[in-house]
Amino acid sequence: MPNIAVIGAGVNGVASAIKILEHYVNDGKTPIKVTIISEDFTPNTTGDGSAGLWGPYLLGGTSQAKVYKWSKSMHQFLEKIWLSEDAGEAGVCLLPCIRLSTSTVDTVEDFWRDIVYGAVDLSKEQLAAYNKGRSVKFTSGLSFVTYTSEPIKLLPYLMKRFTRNGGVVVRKRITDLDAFVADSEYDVIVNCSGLGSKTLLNDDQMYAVRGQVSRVRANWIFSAVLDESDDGNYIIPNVVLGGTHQERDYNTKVCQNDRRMIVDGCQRYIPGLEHTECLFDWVGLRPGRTQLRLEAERRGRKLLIHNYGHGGSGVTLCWGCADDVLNILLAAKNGSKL
Ligand SMILES: Cc1cc2nc3c(=O)[nH]c(=O)nc-3n(C[C@H](O)[C@H](O)[C@H](O)COP(=O)(O)OP(=O)(O)OC[C@H]3O[C@@H](n4cnc5c(N)ncnc54)[C@H](O)[C@@H]3O)c2cc1C
Ligand SMILES: O=C(O)C(=O)CO
Repeated sequence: MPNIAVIGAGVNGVASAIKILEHYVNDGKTPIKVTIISEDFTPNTTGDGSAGLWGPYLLGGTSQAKVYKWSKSMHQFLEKIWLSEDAGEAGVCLLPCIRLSTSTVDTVEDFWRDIVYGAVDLSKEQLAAYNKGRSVKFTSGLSFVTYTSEPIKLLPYLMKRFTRNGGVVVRKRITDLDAFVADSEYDVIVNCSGLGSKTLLNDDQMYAVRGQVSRVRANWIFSAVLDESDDGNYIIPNVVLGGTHQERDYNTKVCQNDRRMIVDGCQRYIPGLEHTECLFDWVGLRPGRTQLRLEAERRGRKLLIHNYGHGGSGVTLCWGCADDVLNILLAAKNGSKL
């Protein structure tokens, strides 16, 4: 019966660990052993400062078909939690959302419009309202209803589910992945180290996408607005004002110029934000990559599964990517390679 380790306790590591623990049935008798090994845990992972809005974002060249599959699985998972008694604890909220685009090539990235509820294109008049005073005009907008699942609540909820089902947790930094795979007691290692994979694997396709946000007290805002253009701002209950996405910028300190851009930019959409109290500013380094890496490699008789590079969509994709981590594991088992 395989002994499985998941490196990383961000949304992707925890989702993958839960999927395996709950769905990898060995002989049906002996419970499987799954261990999350991580240097940091919530509230110190990349997702913890984000609003956790559902929506594919900053995914490089990752195939749309895969993003559709993975993000749909997460939307269905959030719907299940929303309709359960756990929504409050898990930080899941259903809210209206408007996404705006200045692209002259295509409309809002809406290959996923049938996943969300009630997607409708904004009319010319509605777009005009958002274009008032703008030099670069929005060319399209999509209005729909979707979920937020704030990792600062989702992660503790999922970690509790993991440990309650017998999952093991070890706080440790892996410095040499090859040695860890070769010498550790684990038969399967799932690498969900996010940006950590850049050093762990010397992966030069990985790069930080710096994100700074400001969190304000505005309990009268119940809907999200996102400007998808390059220096686009967003307002996401409750309430995160965004937001920068500076590629290859590893500065984790709050920058006052960025703060100005964020606050002034968001006030253009909702002028009432001028009267809100700023609670704190936060910076996170998104695990950017030319494309998300979800694949396996054999290391002798062991299996190493990679699941990292989720850019600005780790919360949106984590449950669907965990499905494929499990599928890889089951295929290896059925091929009796484990
Ligand atoms: C400002 C901002 C806003 C965002 N908003 C959203 C949003 O609304 N919706 C959305 O879907 N996404 C959003 N994101 C993106 C999302 O936060 C990330 O894609 C996601 O958190 C990545 O999760 P992960 O588990 O892959 O990596 P991480 O959360 O980075 O976790 C990696 C884990 O691996 C561990 N680790 C790394 N290296 C090692 C090592 N060598 N040894 C042991 N452990 C190691 C770390 O300690 C950590 O626990 C946002 C990001 C930012 C910065
Ligand atoms: O800032 C990000 O990465 C987002 O996904 C905002 O929704």
